[in-house]
Amino acid sequence: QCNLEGKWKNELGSIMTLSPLDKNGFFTGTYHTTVTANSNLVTKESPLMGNLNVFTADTQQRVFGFLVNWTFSNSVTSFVGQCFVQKDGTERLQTTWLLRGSAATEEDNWSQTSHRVGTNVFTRL
Ligand SMILES: O=C(O)CCCC[C@@H]1SC[C@H]2[C@@H]1NC(=O)N2C(=O)OCc1ccccc1
Repeated sequence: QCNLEGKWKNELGSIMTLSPLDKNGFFTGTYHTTVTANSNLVTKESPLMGNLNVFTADTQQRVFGFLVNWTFSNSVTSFVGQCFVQKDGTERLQTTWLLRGSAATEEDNWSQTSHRVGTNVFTRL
């Protein structure tokens, strides 16, 4: 269990589809969100790439990270997380994300509007 491959959804209803992992734990995928910061943005699928930690012998506690490259805005979101298997066998991806938008100037670079942090939980679709 806790094989990352397949379809996942989070509490916002976004759908993430992850490819099989290669022997180094690398994977690709797509992220489909319906959440837009401004209404005139049409959300489309965005590509992602990620990597599972393959160096630990503990196959049930592996951590991972991935980066979503938003196709409809000049921004990226990195997710880091871990998969947990519940008592009833269901799997949950507990993640923390960091969103980076573009800043007009280096002075603006510190501004809260260009980066945000949060958490998301994903369950199998
Ligand atoms: O579906 C989920 O699970 C979570 C929601 C993810 C929505 C992402 S956040 C970046 C991009 C996408 N929607 C949107 O309006 N974006 C956008 O406008 O980015 C520009 C931006 C950058 C930084 C701060 C605000 C907006």
